[in-house]
Amino acid sequence: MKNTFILGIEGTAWNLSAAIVTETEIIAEVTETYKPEVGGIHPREAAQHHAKYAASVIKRLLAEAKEKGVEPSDLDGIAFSQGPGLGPCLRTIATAARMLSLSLDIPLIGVNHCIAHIEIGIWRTPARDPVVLYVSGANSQVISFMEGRYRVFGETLDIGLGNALDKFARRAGLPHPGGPKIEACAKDAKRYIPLPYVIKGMDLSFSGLSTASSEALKKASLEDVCYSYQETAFAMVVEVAERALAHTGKNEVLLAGGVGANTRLREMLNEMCEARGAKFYVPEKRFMGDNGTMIAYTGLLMYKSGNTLTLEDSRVNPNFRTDDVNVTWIKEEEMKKVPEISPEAFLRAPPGERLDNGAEAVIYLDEGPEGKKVLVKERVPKLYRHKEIDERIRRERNRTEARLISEARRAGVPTPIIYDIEEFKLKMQFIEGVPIKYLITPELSEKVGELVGRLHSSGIVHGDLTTSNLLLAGERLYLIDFGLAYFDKSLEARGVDVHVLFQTFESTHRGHETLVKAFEKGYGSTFIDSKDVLKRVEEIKKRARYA
Ligand SMILES: C[C@@H](O)[C@H](NC(=O)OP(=O)(O)OC[C@H]1O[C@@H](n2cnc3c(N)ncnc32)[C@H](O)[C@@H]1O)C(=O)O
Ligand SMILES: Nc1ncnc2c1ncn2[C@@H]1O[C@H](COP(=O)(O)OP(=O)(O)OP(=O)(O)O)[C@@H](O)[C@H]1O
Ligand SMILES: [Fe+2]
Repeated sequence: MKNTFILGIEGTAWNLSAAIVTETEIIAEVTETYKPEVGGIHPREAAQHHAKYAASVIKRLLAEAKEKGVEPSDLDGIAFSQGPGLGPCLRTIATAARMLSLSLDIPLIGVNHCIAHIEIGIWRTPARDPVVLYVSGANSQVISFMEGRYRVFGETLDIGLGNALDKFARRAGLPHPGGPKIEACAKDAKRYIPLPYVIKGMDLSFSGLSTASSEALKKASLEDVCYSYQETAFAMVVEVAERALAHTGKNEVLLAGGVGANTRLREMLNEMCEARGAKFYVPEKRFMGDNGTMIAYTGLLMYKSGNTLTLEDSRVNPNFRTDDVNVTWIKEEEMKKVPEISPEAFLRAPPGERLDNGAEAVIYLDEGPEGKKVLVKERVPKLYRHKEIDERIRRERNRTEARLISEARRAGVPTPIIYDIEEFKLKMQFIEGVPIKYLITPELSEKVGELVGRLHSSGIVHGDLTTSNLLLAGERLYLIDFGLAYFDKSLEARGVDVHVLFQTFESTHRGHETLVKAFEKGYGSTFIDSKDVLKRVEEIKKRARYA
């Protein structure tokens, strides 16, 4: 069988890079990097850079390919980064791609840049069906494949981790790109400085951390702040990856994106995976940041599954989302089936046996007074994160959970009764129920809406609304896991709460639109400000991350 040859062009931001690949081989790759003289990336300057070098990069690429016996006439398609990325940069490389496609009379292939970061990792490592932690300049997402799409389980609510690092570095007087410089500085640190740690369900936020870090520079050494920034930010993304593992039941983690070059981040992910018995994969360093090979290779997968573009459809999309892409090249039946835990298994567990390996805690049953079953939730140490962060988080969340689980019950939301509180351990009523992720229906979703409406009316935000954290026992729906809950009556906090839930609907449940509609109905029936919050949810969803 003849090999397929695809030429791919990357140029979404700072790196102009083109490559030619086959199914099994990288024929050639040529790169020209834009380096801003001052400050960060200027979109128009970067685009001018790409325009200036596009022709010479392609010429050099074709010359290198020729040396290996590959002629332009051997090419089967031209792939390019169609988005997401900086508009002016995207348009420049799309023009180059169109010209090549027209002159060689071969199809155009529009590649989603984020998915290319994933596919190159799957190509270059033994990972097959991983949870992907994609952390780059503009993006920070936790992604996994399900039913024809790469689903986003969680993502940054403000800026990407790389951009956050770069911005902080600039304020600290370090040159662009800041990520590697922060990593180097952190090595000489003497101590950890406490910084804000913010996650919402599987979503992340880096703005509070960045502001606090810049403030901290006034009182502490650059080395100490860099170190503390890394320890905090990386603990957040690793925790979110662990939550996605727990939620999906998958057992591989793949690291992708430019920030993935960081040694400390790799070490932490590796430790997390080891502790859970999951496999950790990361491709060679040259494939972590933006590169032409990942575009060519993803283009090849798309080409072979008939996924090419007409000229009219080749317009770039600066906000192209990972979950917008119909993944034509993965056959569902070839994916490893995630073992489904039977709903009954939750009810049959004997005392002492571990019920669940949640992301945060181990859960087991114990004998309570009068032979009653009592559930113990023990927040065990996470060795991947700094001891100070680890203890602070576990202590705070344990305390928060005990307090707010009871507050919520007073507001009319069924929750387990707390029997006993230790520093890192709670004993509570065992709800003989099943997480609704196994049985969600529109009727149930409406009930969830009613319950969340009551919670929000009382001023409480849950902070981790997923279908794993709602249990159905008989007719009754219980809300559990209040470790991330807090009091907040703002539209934003409530909006993010609902957004997190909708994201679980979309990433893990079929027919999510119906579930959303049903939720909205229930939510409106118990919460007077529901309309405003739902409007905010729309806004949060649409928030452009490439401004
Ligand atoms: C849309 C596209 O243009 C964008 N690309 C991008 O952000 O470039 P990428 O090569 O994946 O990542 C660059 C980021 O990766 C960070 N970075 C590189 N080496 C690092 C290191 N050792 N430690 C921490 N961050 C590092 C840089 O500081 C920079 O913020 C993206 O993938 O979001
Ligand atoms: N009171 C309870 N009664 C019955 N089952 C429970 C109870 N509390 C927890 N569980 C079971 O244990 C699982 C994990 O609990 P929980 O969500 O509190 O832990 P976690 O470590 O915070 O999980 P994660 O962070 O992954 O959401 C729940 O999904 C549920 O199946
Ligand atoms: Fe990238």
